[in-house]
Amino acid sequence: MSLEQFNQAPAADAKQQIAHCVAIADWSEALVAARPFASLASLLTTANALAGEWDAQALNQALSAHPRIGEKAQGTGKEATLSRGEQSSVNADDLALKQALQAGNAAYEEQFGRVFLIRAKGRSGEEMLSELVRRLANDPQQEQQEALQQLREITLLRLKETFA
Ligand SMILES: NC(=O)NC1=NC(=O)NC1=O
Repeated sequence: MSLEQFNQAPAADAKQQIAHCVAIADWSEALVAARPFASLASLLTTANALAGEWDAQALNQALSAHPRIGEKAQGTGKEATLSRGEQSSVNADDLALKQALQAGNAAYEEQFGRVFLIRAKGRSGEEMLSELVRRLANDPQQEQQEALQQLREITLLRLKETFA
């Protein structure tokens, strides 16, 4: 979709066009309400600023649309398709890595009470596993900030792709 189409579309259609970026309706609504955008750069700047307001509640809301790292997203929806693509670097044939990620995810969920979230695009399975291990040493506050930063990165990457 072009920026022009996004600027001109009825609000409901514009919202629908960016819903796959993150499962936080307030964010999509606020971004649509901020139209028209003079450039893609200004759209991304506003999107990032709005994402900077996210808190624990927003994080938990968004996690419903993000399968665990190492688990192939099920379903045919746009989010599932995007997740599979983002996580394609995880070598599904590497059983040891798969098992290590499963154990790491379980430990993370036990410790922080939510799914481990990381911007998977551009990262190998091994890099994500080492990030998971590193972040297990975070205190809850630190980890919430890291998880929110990863959610912003995933969201902005998806938004950029929408207008690419
Ligand atoms: N638990 C996750 O981190 N999931 C994901 N990270 C991504 O970049 N895409 C996902 O689905």
